[in-house]
Amino acid sequence: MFLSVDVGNTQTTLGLIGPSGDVCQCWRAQTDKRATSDEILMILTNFLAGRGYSLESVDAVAVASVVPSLQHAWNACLARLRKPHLMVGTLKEPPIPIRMPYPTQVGADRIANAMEALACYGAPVIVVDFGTATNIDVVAPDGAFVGGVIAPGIMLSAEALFQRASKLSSTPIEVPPHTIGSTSEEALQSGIVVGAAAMAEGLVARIQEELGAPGCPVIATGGLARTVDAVCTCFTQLDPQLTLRGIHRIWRHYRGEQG
Ligand SMILES: CC(C)(CO)[C@@H](O)C(=O)NCCC(=O)O
Ligand SMILES: [K+]
Repeated sequence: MFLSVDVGNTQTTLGLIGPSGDVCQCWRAQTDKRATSDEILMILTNFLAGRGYSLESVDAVAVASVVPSLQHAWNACLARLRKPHLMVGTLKEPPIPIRMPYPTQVGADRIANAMEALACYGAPVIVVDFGTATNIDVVAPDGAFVGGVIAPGIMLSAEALFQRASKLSSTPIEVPPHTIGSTSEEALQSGIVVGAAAMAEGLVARIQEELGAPGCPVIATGGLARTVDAVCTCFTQLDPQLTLRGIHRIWRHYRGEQG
């Protein structure tokens, strides 16, 4: 079994991937930006044990982290596991061509998204990832990752609004019955969920125009993709495991050179 780890700013997702390349088990943990390697190791051990696996069943591990403060703890944890491993964010050579002025700025999760989307759906392709940020990752017709969009995430912007507007309180992130909300809660759900869908539709249309690829595939991923997909017209595919599979694919890409 292979273990893919996506260390996001809010949550860390872990996926156990079998020989077929499919994610067969998936866990979510809060990302603790001050976690130690002992704590990370304990979480790994407990998660696996909870579903009848153990560290012995893991042959290799790859980690894509967008949280620099955890780089050291994860490196220490990987060293203690004594298994073949890879840190996606510290690669010298990117696994796909990156046509941007500062390729080392790009988040490891975005590289994994672009890599996996290209492999599964071909070029050009657009990924919309609803996480802490809502980011859009664009692969051009020639297969190069050319950039995209980074916007405030759904939860993040909703929480900021609840905090600053005294009369508004937290509401479940669900699709409202109408776009014209008739209660405060429905109006908020419209702004948050339908708003995210409309933003995705508008940005994707502009990106497709810039790419000269009006009908290209558009993949939705990330924790809130399913909710937005219910009211969004621009996605051709919902693929919640895209990032975890991409991390595995990057591993396979480098395996030859690693020996
Ligand atoms: C955009 C996020 C926060 C999405 O997780 C992450 O990929 C990140 O911190 N990226 C660095 C900036 C960039 O990708 O251009
Ligand atoms: K995540």
